Amino acid sequence: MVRAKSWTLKKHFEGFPKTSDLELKEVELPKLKDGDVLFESVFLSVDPYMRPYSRIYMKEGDIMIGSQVARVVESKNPTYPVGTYVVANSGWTTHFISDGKDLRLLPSWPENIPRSLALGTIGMPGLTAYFGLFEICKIRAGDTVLVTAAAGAVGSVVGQIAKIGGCKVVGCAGSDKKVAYLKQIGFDEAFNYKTVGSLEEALKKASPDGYDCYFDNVGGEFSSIVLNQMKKFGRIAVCGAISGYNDTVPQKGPYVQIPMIFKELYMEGFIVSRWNDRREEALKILLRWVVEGKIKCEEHVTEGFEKMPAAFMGLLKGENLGKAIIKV
Ligand SMILES: NC(=O)C1=CN([C@@H]2O[C@H](COP(=O)(O)OP(=O)(O)OC[C@H]3O[C@@H](n4cnc5c(N)ncnc54)[C@H](OP(=O)(O)O)[C@@H]3O)[C@@H](O)[C@H]2O)C=CC1
Ligand SMILES: CCCCC/C=C\CC(=O)/C=C/C=C/C=C/[C@@H](O)CCCC(=O)O
Repeated sequence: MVRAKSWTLKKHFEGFPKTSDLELKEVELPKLKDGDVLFESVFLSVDPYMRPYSRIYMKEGDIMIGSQVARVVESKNPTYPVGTYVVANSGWTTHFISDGKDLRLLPSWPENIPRSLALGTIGMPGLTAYFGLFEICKIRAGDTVLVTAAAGAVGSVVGQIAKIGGCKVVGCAGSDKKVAYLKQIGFDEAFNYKTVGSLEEALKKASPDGYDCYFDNVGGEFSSIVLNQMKKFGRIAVCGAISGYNDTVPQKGPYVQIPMIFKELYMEGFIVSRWNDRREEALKILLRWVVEGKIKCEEHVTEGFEKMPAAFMGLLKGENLGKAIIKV
């Protein structure tokens, strides 16, 4: 018999998540029926969306939403023999039983590439960067692209894909260590938004002519300031608004209309799942870029399933450089 440990939402988050909002539970899993597969989670992901989505899609007592790279440990389903790796959406849990639906088999995976990247650069965050840049920002060689939360899972891939596409890339991040990392992976300009005296001046210094594209991961006041630094007909991909996910009272303006009209900007929000039908095609390209060394991947790995709440809170505080991953 296998006992599964799971982190459940004891109480909906109010403001910044607290350890006491989550509860670790243990249950004995039943025997497998025909068609069933028993998985153990090998790597789990913590992502910013879990904060707003928990309020919308979960009730108290549910297992926290999330995805993992998992390995088959017992199988009564010929599609998933023992040892097979998949990406699943089974939440914060060490073990789970699946009937084989809604799983994504890892494609042939090179020996030297960590499987955890299927939760990062070669997974949902990488796809977010890819589709946001090509489908919303519609990048062209010679564009100047600005990205926020630039040293994180999505932002670091945004910058590197934009460089592959022949763009000039400017990144903002919340520590000097992150800024040094951005320069190391090829960003043309990078600055620490927490320590520059004036965001407006820092943006102007990094690109005196302004920005063709803005890949917005943070929203809020920062993005209001960016709007005025866009070039005429600039394109803005509204990907995330992490600066407001823990707010109990929604942030107020300045509002977007005046710079949008004056600069004739294009701004579109998106959720990565819009392009699910092109997922495999894009993952192949991302995997190829990683294998060729055109995209470098950094991971912020927390060891131990018990530490998952701390890893989640750390992500929301900006402790991660690269993709935040939990190794069970
Ligand atoms: N639309 C979509 O389909 C998707 C959207 N997203 C969004 O993309 C964004 C980045 O996600 P992801 O790459 O996974 O996460 P990251 O790996 O970038 O981690 C989050 C980072 O956000 C930064 N941050 C935290 N609080 C603030 C704040 N108040 N102001 C500015 N920055 C802050 C921190 O970096 P720093 O130290 O630089 O502050 C932190 O490291 C999120 O907004 C997320 O919701 C992600 C996936 C899909
Ligand atoms: C109510 C406010 C909502 C604000 C926007 C919040 C979040 C944006 C965001 O971060 C969205 C992320 C969506 C992620 C979806 C993930 C799942 O499909 C799981 C993917 C797992 C996988 O296949 O790798």
